Amino acid sequence: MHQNNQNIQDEYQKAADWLLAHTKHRPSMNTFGLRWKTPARLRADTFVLSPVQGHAGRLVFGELRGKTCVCMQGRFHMYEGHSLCKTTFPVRVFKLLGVDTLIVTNAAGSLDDSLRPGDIMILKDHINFPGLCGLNPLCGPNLDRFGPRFPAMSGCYDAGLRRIAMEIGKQLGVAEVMTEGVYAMVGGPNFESIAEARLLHRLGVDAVGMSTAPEVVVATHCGLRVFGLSLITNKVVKSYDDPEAVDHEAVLAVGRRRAQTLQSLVMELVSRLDINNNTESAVGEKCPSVILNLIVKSRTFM
Ligand SMILES: O=P(O)(O)O[C@H]1O[C@H](CO)[C@@H](O)[C@H]1O
Ligand code: HPA
Repeated sequence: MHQNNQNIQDEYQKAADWLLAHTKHRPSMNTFGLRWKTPARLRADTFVLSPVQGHAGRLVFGELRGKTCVCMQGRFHMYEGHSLCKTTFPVRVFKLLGVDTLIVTNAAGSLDDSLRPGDIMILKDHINFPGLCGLNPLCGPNLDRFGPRFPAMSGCYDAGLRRIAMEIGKQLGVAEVMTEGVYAMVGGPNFESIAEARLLHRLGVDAVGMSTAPEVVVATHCGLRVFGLSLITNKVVKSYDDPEAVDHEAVLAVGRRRAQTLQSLVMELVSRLDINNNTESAVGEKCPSVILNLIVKSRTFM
């Protein structure tokens, strides 16, 4: 095996072992308004260091509606200068912890005029622009332990979970602000020029952001079931006559406004997940029942 391959596999394993060792004794707490039973908050500085304003950069273990979850508040972005290996590092660690399902959320700008700020777009598919250009976390020697060299990406957003989410939306009375669509990842950190926005729109993109695709690619590669949603935080300007310009503060403000709805939606989805509790983790220890990974941002769930 390639030496670097062995090194990186050791890093995933070390992180997973460390986390398992540190989640056994959990102080009682309640975080981001979600109801956690016997949770422990871990300041996992070793790999949750996202300095983006509005991201808490925390990893939280706890029980959510009877399912044990590990929740990542914040993420690494490529535009921060992180390698794609680092951006997606937590996903493989969670896999080693015994995680079965990845719920990934993001903030995104809408290209489709019917999507307004505050709307929720369930990801049906994505266009991974950096990936199409060779900036793909799976580049390099394949780690066979996790998955195949050439993984399929069709169907990477689980159809069953998408259907359940739409049903939950109806129950919560928010169906009219929910839709399915195609997310595109661009490199960022600048927002799109008008010509770029028009290009994305023509290509069939409904919403655009600067994250998510690498995590989803790695999760799909290692066999995780994936559910994704975008909170539409702004319209992407497509007209030279439109004086509006997006800014990060506005993005955060919409996140705060929709926090409660997203929280209810995710919690209900978690409660309906059919996961085999008490799965054995890949490191041979009993996981605290099932671990579900939510990649969420504090700005959304605070
Ligand atoms: O994709 P997330 O991390 O939700 O954040 C989105 O919001 C930030 C821009 O305001 C960018 O990081 C973009 O990707
Ligand atoms: O308009 C946007 N473009 C790219 N990323 C984003 N993240 C939130 N809004 C946007």
